Amino acid sequence: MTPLHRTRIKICGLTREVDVDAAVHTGADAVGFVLYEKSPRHVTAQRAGELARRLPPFVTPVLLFVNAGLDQIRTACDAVPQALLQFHGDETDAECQAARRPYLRAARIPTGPAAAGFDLLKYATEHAAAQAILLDALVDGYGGGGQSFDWTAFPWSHPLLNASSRLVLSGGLTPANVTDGITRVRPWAVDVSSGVEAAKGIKDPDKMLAFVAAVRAADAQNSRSS
Ligand SMILES: O=C(O)c1ccccc1NCC(=O)[C@H](O)[C@H](O)COP(=O)(O)O
Repeated sequence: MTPLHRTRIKICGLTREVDVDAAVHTGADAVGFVLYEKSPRHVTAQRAGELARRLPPFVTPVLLFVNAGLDQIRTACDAVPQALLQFHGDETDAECQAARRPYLRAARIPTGPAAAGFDLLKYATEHAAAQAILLDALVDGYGGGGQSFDWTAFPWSHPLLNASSRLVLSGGLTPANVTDGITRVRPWAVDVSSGVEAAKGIKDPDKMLAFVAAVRAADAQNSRSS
């Protein structure tokens, strides 16, 4: 029997208790808190701590940084001791490793035909210390832009990309397109923010439910066809 791959789900940009509870209820594996002050979804380290304390076991809080200093990162890690980190700015590999925590490294891929010019294999090699590469679209404001990159631009079956469960697909995912994204890319996990929102930083429980259902549908469909 072919085992069913369960694509993990991260819902990012939470700012409210009610949204954290709804994300957990719908089956999210991870929830993201944006500690980037210029983001409309920004939360302080203290607020991230309050929200993360609501999480049950086996749901991972992710702390997202853009070009933050080590002191800021350490303060946030103290507030959310069980966190996985996500570096979404221009951080060097050494800066990502300095906090000595497991982390996701965002690759910001140009939209449209320019995606083909992004050397993803090189990027994955350079960031081998990251637990996973989070594939996002290059947008103004670093992330959370609700835009997708061209999913056909990369050789997803290349061993460097698919061998070690190291890809998180994000950027403009919605309940309507996530099944197609998973089927093309076969990532370990997907990450969504704008596509399940009512407004920036305000999640819509029905959209979260529909997103999770679409991920499960993709997994069922792909296990039948593999
Ligand atoms: O959410 C933000 O405002 C944000 C700001 C700066 C860097 C990253 C940010 N968010 C990252 C994410 O929410 C996701 O990891 C990813 O970008 C997907 O977002 P979306 O396209 O909105 O689903």
